[in-house]
Amino acid sequence: MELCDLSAVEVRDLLFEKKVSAVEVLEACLARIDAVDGRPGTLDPGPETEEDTRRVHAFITRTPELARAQAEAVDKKIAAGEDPGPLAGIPFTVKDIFCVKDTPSTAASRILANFNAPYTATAVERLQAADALTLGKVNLDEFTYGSSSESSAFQPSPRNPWDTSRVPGGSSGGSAASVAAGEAFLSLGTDTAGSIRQPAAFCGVVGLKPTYGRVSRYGLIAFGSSLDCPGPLARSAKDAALMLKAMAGADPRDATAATLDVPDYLAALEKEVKGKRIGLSPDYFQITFPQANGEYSQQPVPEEMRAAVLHAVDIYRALGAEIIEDVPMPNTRYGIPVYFVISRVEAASNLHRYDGVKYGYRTQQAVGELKDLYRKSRGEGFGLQPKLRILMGMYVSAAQYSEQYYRRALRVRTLIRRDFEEAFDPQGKYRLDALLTPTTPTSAFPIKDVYGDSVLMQYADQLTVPANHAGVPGISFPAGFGADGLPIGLQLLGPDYSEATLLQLTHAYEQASAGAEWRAKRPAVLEVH
Ligand SMILES: NC(=O)C[C@H](N)C(=O)O
Repeated sequence: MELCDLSAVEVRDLLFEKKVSAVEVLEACLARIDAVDGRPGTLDPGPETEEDTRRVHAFITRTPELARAQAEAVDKKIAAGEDPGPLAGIPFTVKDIFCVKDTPSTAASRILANFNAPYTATAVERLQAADALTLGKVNLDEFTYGSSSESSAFQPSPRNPWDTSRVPGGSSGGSAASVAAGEAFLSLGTDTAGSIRQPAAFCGVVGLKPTYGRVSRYGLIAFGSSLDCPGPLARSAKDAALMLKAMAGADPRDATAATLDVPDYLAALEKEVKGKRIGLSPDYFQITFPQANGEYSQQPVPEEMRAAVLHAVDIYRALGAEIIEDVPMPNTRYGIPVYFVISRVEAASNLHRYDGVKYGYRTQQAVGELKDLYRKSRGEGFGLQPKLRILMGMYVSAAQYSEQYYRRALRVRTLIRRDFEEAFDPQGKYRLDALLTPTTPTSAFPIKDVYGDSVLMQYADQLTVPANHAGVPGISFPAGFGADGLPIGLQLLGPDYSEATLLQLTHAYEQASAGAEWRAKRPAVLEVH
């Protein structure tokens, strides 16, 4: 096994025992990137080559010099007998929706292609302060609008390391792919409807969407400000725990960042599962697919996913958990329709700031009045997804329609939150510690298969989006492979600030399944190169 295939915790321990240096760890990741990643995404990629189709393409911008300087500083600290930070020497990637000082911060959009951020996002700053090594910025759907990473203005878009003819999911596709392929140990992603959990499921890694406000959004390029949650992608619950601990907590620069103490997530992993109440809901075993004729079909989740959930139930039962069946979550099915309205209104509002004046793309065409500059800059700078989302957001919040759409969606959002409150109420009928569900309605789909159908694409988030509406935390973790050879992800959802429990339950599942045959599988991209 190569250094870059170990867990972050293992590498950290080796480093503390002086068995490896931070520079060696970094070199292992850089060599892996060289071997599997292929060319980074760019605005004008030219035609796709055969070689492109076999590579991961996780990155937009690589920052090896920055990472090397950070690694050398860590090695110096250790040599001098100083205490290095909790993430010392661990290389990580950053979804290119976070600002990093003096580094292109593009949101995978032409409109920000030339934007070098003047400051660093709090989450990134804290990871760096913990002595993690910044490998660079990874690709995503434009402004995070999508579930496959294909809508990036920077092509080639990322591919799934388990099968490069498949998407890695999205919008944190580059994050999930870079972690799955061993290019990085950790990645910082964001989740507005499932954008951490869905790509984690598609790429066979752990992805945690924390409680809204647990991690500061300062320096995150905004999409849906009431929904966006930065969070970790990692190869195990332990690594995710380590990363979350380093970046969670109050931030005077983000008024919505919670002031609650950050627990020791690592210590919580070893707690007993005995007595935990884990729920199953029929509403998470039913999925909706939009049809070409505008109708919607309801069907059960694929048998393999149901079987994976039931297998996890056996594991938890054997560990002494109580399984509570038939927990009603009746408003789950409205998650996507409500999201279509709320997220578009927030997106349209947040996108107003891109005007071609202050920063970002400015049209080169001759312009008359100021409005003309706005129109042309925005028309040329935004791709299809931002344009669609602006149009819809403006429509459903317009004075004559907002009662019918926007305000109504807000009321249904409250009902979705209420489903969770009832399920988790410690004095209530169900008293759940967590709800166990599949993460996604399907496994990773072939490249170009869903892209172009924005409605179908959005439905990839149907099992993950309710947690964003409710603000509650959710984790996705790998639970084997389907007949198509692709990873299957399971999801645990919990009450506000229950990240420690979700990580603990994921860790328990990992321990119990450590000997399973599927755990030894390696992404196909590593076998080829
Ligand atoms: N950031 C997200 O969760 C994005 C979501 N997949 C969407 O298409 O809007």
